[in-house]
Amino acid sequence: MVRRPGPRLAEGLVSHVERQEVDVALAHRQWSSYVDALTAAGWTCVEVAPADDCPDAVFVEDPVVVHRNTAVLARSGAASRRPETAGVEAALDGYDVRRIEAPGTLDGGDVLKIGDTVHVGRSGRTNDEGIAQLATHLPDATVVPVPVTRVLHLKSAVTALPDGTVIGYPPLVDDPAAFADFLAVPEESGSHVVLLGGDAVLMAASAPRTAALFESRGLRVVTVDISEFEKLEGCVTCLSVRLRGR
Ligand SMILES: CN(C)C(=N)NCCC[C@H](N)C(=O)O
Repeated sequence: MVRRPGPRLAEGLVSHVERQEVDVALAHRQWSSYVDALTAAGWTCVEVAPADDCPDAVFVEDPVVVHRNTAVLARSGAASRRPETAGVEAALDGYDVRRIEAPGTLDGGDVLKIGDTVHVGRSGRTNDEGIAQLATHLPDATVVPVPVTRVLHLKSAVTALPDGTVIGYPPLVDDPAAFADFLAVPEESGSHVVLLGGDAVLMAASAPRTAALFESRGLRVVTVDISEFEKLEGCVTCLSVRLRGR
């Protein structure tokens, strides 16, 4: 699932970085290249309705968490992001749709699934009540809360390789010991991969030393330039959500 950037993209939230000017036309081209990379890897991209009043709507990972047959509509800790769930819900045909309710807050960017273990960042966007509600909605999963204080979301700090190894840039990871297998990467944006299937991963072009590290471990690395989204604290994971085939 993807959502194209809207005209107000440059007004997107920033909380842990200095605001930089965003080139919206370039962002549109980068987004198209990102979608092309997913398509070239064999994925079908389902585009949800744009949400042009929501500057951050392109970060479609945040309004929903999908696990097996359940889709949990999130309730962001950032009020400006809450209207984003509407268009996303329309694309969840066939899922058992649940909701995080007030006072719970949760962003999908705080949810890292590795098999049936679901690590959830306790962050500025996700609170204990949101984590507890998520655990209720996913009874088959083991939900593990993880502290996140140095970056926006858990998946700003860590993601996982196809073999389940958790990767992260140590200065930004609160507790590397929270993960059974942790691999330090040399660049902040090297912490983020989208699993394309098999040994292939999609990552940002801004982390060439990490790409070389992954290749030395036998992974096939596909890179995309997402500089305009990185200025808004976005990364490769934020721009899509993996749905099951229908
Ligand atoms: C894993 N990450 C980082 C995400 N899933 N989302 C990024 C959202 C960025 C947006 N400007 C915001 O501040 O909400």
